[in-house]
Amino acid sequence: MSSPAVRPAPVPPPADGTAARARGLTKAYGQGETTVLALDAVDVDIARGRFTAVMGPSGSGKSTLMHCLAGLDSVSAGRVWLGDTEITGLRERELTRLRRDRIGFMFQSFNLIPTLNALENITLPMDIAGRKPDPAWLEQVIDTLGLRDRLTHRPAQLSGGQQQRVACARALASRPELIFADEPTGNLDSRAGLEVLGFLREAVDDLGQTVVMVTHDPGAAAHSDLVLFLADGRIVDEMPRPTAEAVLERMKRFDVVRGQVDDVRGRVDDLRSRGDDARGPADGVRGQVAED
Ligand SMILES: Nc1ncnc2c1ncn2[C@@H]1O[C@H](COP(=O)(O)OP(=O)(O)OP(=O)(O)O)[C@@H](O)[C@H]1O
Repeated sequence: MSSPAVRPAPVPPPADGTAARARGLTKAYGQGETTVLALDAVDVDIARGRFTAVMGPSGSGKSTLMHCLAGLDSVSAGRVWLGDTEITGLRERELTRLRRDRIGFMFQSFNLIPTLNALENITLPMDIAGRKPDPAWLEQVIDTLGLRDRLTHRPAQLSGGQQQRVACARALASRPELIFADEPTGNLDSRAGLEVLGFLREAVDDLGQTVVMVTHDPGAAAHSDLVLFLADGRIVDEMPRPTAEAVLERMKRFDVVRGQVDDVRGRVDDLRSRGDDARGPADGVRGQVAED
């Protein structure tokens, strides 16, 4: 995504409380020697009325964090709250209702129903829940997303950007407490991606929504109010009022560290394969990396 078109995010007003919170959030996949610690005792507060981006190297735990905060995945240890409701320990049926009533989702693949038109897709979650959308809110969402003249179109009659705008409207329709967006621009060209990011920004600034977005794209993260950086299942840094350049620079540091770790591993393997005592020299190399 090209960074010049990104308008710098305005300085946000004071946050009105916490939309979601986790303490000691730990998630392990597998058992025994094959266990992968995807999240390692994460503490996080998601500010209400703000746009938070989650970044980090591949495999750092971004999707797992989102899934655990949204009650899509169980946790191994720790506690998670949506607003004042603790979701850890809720039964599956209660979680389903909570997700349906209080959370909106956007995914990389827009997940629209091909046989329904745009309006039917937008209201589908509420129809399933047997709830009527607030008409004034729905009109506002449709106009904010510029979908007024596309409501009778089916997904196949819409561009990728328009389909993601429909998915965005669907996520907003029930006026959820929190919207989780997982790589929402991943399938879009840069112009359509910028447009969708602009709408998410407006959803926060003009409609008072709360958005958490997982992304690999520094340009996308620059639309947020705060970037959380994950590495090896931990939040290792955060950046308020990010720019694409600053996020890119921060991400490059992960590559440098990863390169050094790979280098150490390679040298240890090399020493082992030669039958040397790897501990001495390898410890020296590890020390260098730790000091860097
Ligand atoms: N269902 C699963 N079973 C086993 N391991 C998993 C599972 N889901 C995720 N993991 C592992 O947990 C770690 C974190 O994965 P996660 O998908 O959260 O990372 P990510 O930062 O979102 O990665 P990416 O940027 O590549 O999408 C990785 O090591 C991954 O292999």
